[in-house]
Amino acid sequence: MTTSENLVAADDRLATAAEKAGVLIEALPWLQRFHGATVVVKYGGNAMIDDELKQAFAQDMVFLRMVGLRPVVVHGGGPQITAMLERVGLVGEFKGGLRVTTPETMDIVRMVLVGQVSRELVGLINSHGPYAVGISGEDAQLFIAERKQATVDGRPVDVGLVGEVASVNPDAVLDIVNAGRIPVVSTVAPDADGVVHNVNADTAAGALAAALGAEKLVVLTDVEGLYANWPDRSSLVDRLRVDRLEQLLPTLASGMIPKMEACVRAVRGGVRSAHVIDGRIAHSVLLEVFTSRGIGTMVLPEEES
Ligand SMILES: Nc1ncnc2c1ncn2[C@@H]1O[C@H](COP(=O)(O)OP(=O)(O)O)[C@@H](O)[C@H]1O
Ligand SMILES: CC(=O)N[C@@H](CCC(=O)OP(=O)(O)O)C(=O)O
Repeated sequence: MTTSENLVAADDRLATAAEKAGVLIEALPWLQRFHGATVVVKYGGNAMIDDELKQAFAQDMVFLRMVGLRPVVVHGGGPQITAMLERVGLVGEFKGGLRVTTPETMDIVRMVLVGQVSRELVGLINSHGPYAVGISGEDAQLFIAERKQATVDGRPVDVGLVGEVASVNPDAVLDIVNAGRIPVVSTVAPDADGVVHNVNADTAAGALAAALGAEKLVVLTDVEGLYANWPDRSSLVDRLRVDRLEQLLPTLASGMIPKMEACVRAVRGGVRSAHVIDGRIAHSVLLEVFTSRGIGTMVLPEEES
């Protein structure tokens, strides 16, 4: 290498170092602000299909933990449940964003969420150290479910063993978090009579975030965020207040209904912000938490008058 080539290479290294330092330093105010904060992250089935994305998600959870936040993961698994139902010759049907759940379907839901999806996520996180502990709504009375109906065209429709979260006892989750570990929550839950119900993972995440007094609820999905005028891609909502979101709820369709209801429940329950973000982007959680612009749709409390 000539002297001038050496100088150019050194300049390139300096520029790269400055860029990296810039990225790290942009995170400083957020690291300060969120130190010790609980962040509930809902990892959805549709953002969970790609192996690289799954690994990036596991890294993000460990990263949050290592920089002093308290991440709590609530996982979905809709597509994985549908795939297993097909394998055993059953059909998956949704009404108003909720799975029609017969007792037979319920067995598959429980098996896939607790025995397959949770195990995989726990394993991915634990490839970085002894952090993740799987827990379901059946453990230590974490959730008590209450039978829920779906809403289709403004009317209530029976969808079988589907549960709303009637109550949350977050003690077992807190035990795990206080031990420095990362709870990975599966959303099956008994009702008051012990009958296990299928709880939508968004619904459970919203209820848990409120019960934990979380700083943030972050919901990963397979679109950029909430579109005010779905499917018009130019109508992505950057941020909105919870009262405005409540007005929009009756106009929403399919999977966005439980997601946005969860954001309402969390924010109305005291969570400072709820976010729906694009889980198809690797490390989307880090981008949301540690960058100034954030990503996706942010739901904020009502403006104080
Ligand atoms: N207003 C809307 N904004 C964005 N997505 C919407 C809207 N209405 C319906 N959707 C649908 O909701 C889907 C996300 O919900 P869902 O499939 O249940 O996701 P996940 O598996 O991530 O929980 C999107 O892929 C989109 O098809
Ligand atoms: C009642 C209901 O719809 N339960 C969901 C539970 C899993 C889930 O919520 O998964 P995603 O987050 O991947 O959609 C289901 O059976 O698919």
